[in-house]
Amino acid sequence: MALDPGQEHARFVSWAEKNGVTIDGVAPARFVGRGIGIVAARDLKAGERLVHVRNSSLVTVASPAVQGHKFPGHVTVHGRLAAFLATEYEKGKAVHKAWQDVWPSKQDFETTMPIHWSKEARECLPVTSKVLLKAQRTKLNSDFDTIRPMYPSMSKPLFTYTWMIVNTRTFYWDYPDLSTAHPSLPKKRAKLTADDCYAMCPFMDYFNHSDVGCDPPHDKHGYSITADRDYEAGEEVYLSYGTHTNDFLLAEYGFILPINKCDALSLDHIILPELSSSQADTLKEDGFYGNYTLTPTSSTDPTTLTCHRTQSVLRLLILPSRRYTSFISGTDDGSAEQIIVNAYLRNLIIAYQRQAMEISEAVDSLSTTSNDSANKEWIEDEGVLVRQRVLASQQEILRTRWEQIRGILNEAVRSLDA
Ligand SMILES: C[S@@+](CC[C@H](N)C(=O)[O-])C[C@H]1O[C@@H](n2cnc3c(N)ncnc32)[C@H](O)[C@@H]1O
Repeated sequence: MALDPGQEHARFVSWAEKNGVTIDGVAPARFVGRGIGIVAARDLKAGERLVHVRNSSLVTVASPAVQGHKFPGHVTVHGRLAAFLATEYEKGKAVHKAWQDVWPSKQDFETTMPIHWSKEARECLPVTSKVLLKAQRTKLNSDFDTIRPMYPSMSKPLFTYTWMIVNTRTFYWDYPDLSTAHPSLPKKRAKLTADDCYAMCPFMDYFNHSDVGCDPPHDKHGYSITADRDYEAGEEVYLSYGTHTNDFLLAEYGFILPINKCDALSLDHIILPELSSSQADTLKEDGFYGNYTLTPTSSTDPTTLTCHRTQSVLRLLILPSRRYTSFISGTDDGSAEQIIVNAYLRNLIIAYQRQAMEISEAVDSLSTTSNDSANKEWIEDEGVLVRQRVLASQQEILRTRWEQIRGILNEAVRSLDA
C-alpha cells in the first residue's frame, strides 16, 4: 500500500520541478519495507513518459560544483562524488538541501546495509555477498584515504554515509560531451569504464528496483523513464537496476527480492577447494577458473541447472583430462558422462545444503551482545530496544535469503534425482 511520504518529499518535488525534472502521473510514496518509492498517481498507459531529468540537473564529476573542488587525478569518480556530497552535507544552505532531506538517514543505512552490520551478522551472509562486501570496504577505505589529505576534518562516518548514498543512488551515465567533460575522464568513449560512469539523478533515485520494471535510458538531453506496461492508480512503479542476483542486491543495496528471475547461486566456494593446484592452473590457462553458477530451475533437465563453466570444471575434477579437453573444445558434447557428472554435482550440492542449514542456525542465534553490534553511537543512545529491532530486521533478511538458497538447492537435488 502506498502511504503519504511526508512534507519534506512535497518540498523536494517542488524543488525538482524547478530544477529540470519533469514529472507526469507519478509521485513519491512510502511503502512498507521499501522506504520511499514511486506510485502511479493516475492510471498510466504503457509507453507514457513519466519522468524526464535534464542533463544539467544531474550531479556528475563534470558538474561545475564538483569540478570546483579540484580533486587530484587519482581520486575515483565514486570518491569525488562522495566527498562533494559530504562537504555539501553540513552546509545549512547546500544547493541540494531539499534533495538531501529525502535521502535515507545514517540510521537507515546502519540497519539495512551489510557494511554496517556486526561481524557476527556479516559472517552469516552468503559467500557472494561477503566477497562483494569485502571489495566494497576496500574501495571505500581507499577512497577515504585519498580524500583525507584534502579534507583533514572530514569524518569517516560522514564520508561512509555519502559514499553509500552514491553506491545506492547513482545511475549509469556516459557523458554526451565526453571529450570536454572532465580532464580525469578518458577522451574516447570506448575507454570509459563502469567506474567512470556515475550520475546522481534527482527524483529518479526514488524508484525502487524490480527484476521486471521500467528502463532508465539516457541521451545527451538527460534521462527519460517511460511506463513499461499499463499501471492502475496506486500501483508502485519500479525501475530495473539491472540483472542482479539477490546476493548482489543484499551487499550493494541492502535488500532482496521475494522472487527474483535473475537470481543464481555461486558454487565457487564449494568447487574451488576441490581442485588440485595443477587443475586450478589448467582452468586459469583455459579461462575457466571460477564463476561457477547454479541457476534456479524447476525443470527436470539437470543440464539447465549449471553454466558451461560449471560443467567444464566438474569434468576436469572427475574425468580423464582428455575428456575435459574435448568437452571444452566443443568436439564432444559430454553427454556420455553426464550421469556421473550429475552424481558428483549432487554430492557438492548436498554439502552446500549442510552449510546452509548451519548458517541458518547461526542466524537464529545472533544476539545483540556481539562485540561490535553496539558500537554505533545512535544505537547506544537509543538503548536495548533499538538494538533488538535492528538485529531483528537483519535476522529477517538473512533468514529469508537462506530459505531462498535452501529452496534453490532442494530444487536442484530434485532435478538431479528426476
Ligand atoms: C535508488 S534508492 C530507491 C529509493 C529508496 N527506497 C528511498 O527510500 O529513498 C535504492 C534503495 O531503495 C531500497 N530498495 C530499492 N528497491 C527495493 C525493493 N524492491 N525492496 C526493498 N527495498 C528496495 C534499498 O534500500 C535501496 O538501497
